[in-house]
Amino acid sequence: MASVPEYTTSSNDFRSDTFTIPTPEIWQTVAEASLGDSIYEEDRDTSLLEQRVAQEYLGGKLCANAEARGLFCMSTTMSNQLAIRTHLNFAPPYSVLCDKRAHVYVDECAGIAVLSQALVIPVTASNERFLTLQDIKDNYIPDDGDIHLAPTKLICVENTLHGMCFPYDELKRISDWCHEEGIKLHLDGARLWNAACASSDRDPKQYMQDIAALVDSASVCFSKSLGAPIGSMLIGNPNFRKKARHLQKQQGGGIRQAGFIARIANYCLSINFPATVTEVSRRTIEFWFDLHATLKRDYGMELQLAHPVETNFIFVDLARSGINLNKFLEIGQANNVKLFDGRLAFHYQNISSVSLSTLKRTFIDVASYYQQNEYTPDERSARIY
Ligand SMILES: Cc1ncc(COP(=O)(O)O)c(C=O)c1O
Ligand SMILES: C[C@@H](O)[C@H](N)C(=O)O
Repeated sequence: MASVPEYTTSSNDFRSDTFTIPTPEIWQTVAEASLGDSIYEEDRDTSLLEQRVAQEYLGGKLCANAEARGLFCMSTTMSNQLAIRTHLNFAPPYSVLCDKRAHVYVDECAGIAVLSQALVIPVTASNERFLTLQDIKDNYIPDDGDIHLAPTKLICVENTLHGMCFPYDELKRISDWCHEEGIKLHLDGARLWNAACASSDRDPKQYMQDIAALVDSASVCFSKSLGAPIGSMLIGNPNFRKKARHLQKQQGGGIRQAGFIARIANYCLSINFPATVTEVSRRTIEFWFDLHATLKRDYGMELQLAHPVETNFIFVDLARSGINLNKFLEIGQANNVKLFDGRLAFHYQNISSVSLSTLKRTFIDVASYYQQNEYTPDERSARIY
């Protein structure tokens, strides 16, 4: 794993894995970047990255043995919304079903409703971890000719979702059912890299290829755990890519000399996957168990989780842990630790021993505070996690 020098603005930032900053080595890669206009598909680095991700990482195949092709996008919000619009390239009414915590539903500015004019069916995962086929069957809208309804034509799954991996076997069941029902399946794989590295008993690339073979399209992101400043890849079959590229241009998402962005993304992919991504998850899990044990043993505070810790996120349920959000943020600030709330995001620039000990210090200060003070509930509601 690359040595992680201290960074001034990201080494203490646990708000998200999107807060990494470009390193000097990243900037050095730009010098050799190609300079073609990628709107005319003339940029070498962009085309190479599109081919590399589709072929080397996703195995060149999507479900039903469809050829996988890549379309380089500015963000995963864009690649997700392009996928949804491309799949729904016929007249509404129709609906899109997803987990109620999904990024496409919670964090993409109602794009599904606004850009695709679709009804969204946000579903609560009955196991609180991932949507099961039964959850989907219990909530989707069948295309049975009833003129009151908006039939479900697309299902969006997310892997990882809040750091939790989507089990392959369940996704296989969902995929098989979708294709029997004539429903498309999109994967928001912004952190598919993390899911691929979550288990030591499988090859990460093979895992990604196996997942890709279950879906009709996928987004994978370079600006999360891979540490690139910009970029996402939308994967679909050739006709899908052609339509998505048309819609991308319409949305102003066509990129002229994209070579330097693509080259940086390619560089980050090469140096951070799989070893760095794997190590970040290992240190995240190790940190959680040490923190939980320390607070319980030395301060009588038993932290509660909102979700299991499987990759690079720890979701502390502050309320159930008896921690007021504002007090938590106040003590974090006093330790110069950047936090949003109980969600702790780990990345390759905040997992040094210095960074982790500062975060642990923050929690120890919180536990010490509550040895002297009563817990007071928060006024504002917590974010949907
Ligand atoms: C699961 C997931 N999908 C998509 C996105 C959107 O990515 P971007 O910030 O590049 O639009 C994010 C956020 O970073 C995310 O966490
Ligand atoms: C907020 C959201 O867009 C971002 N993907 C994050 O996880 O921080």
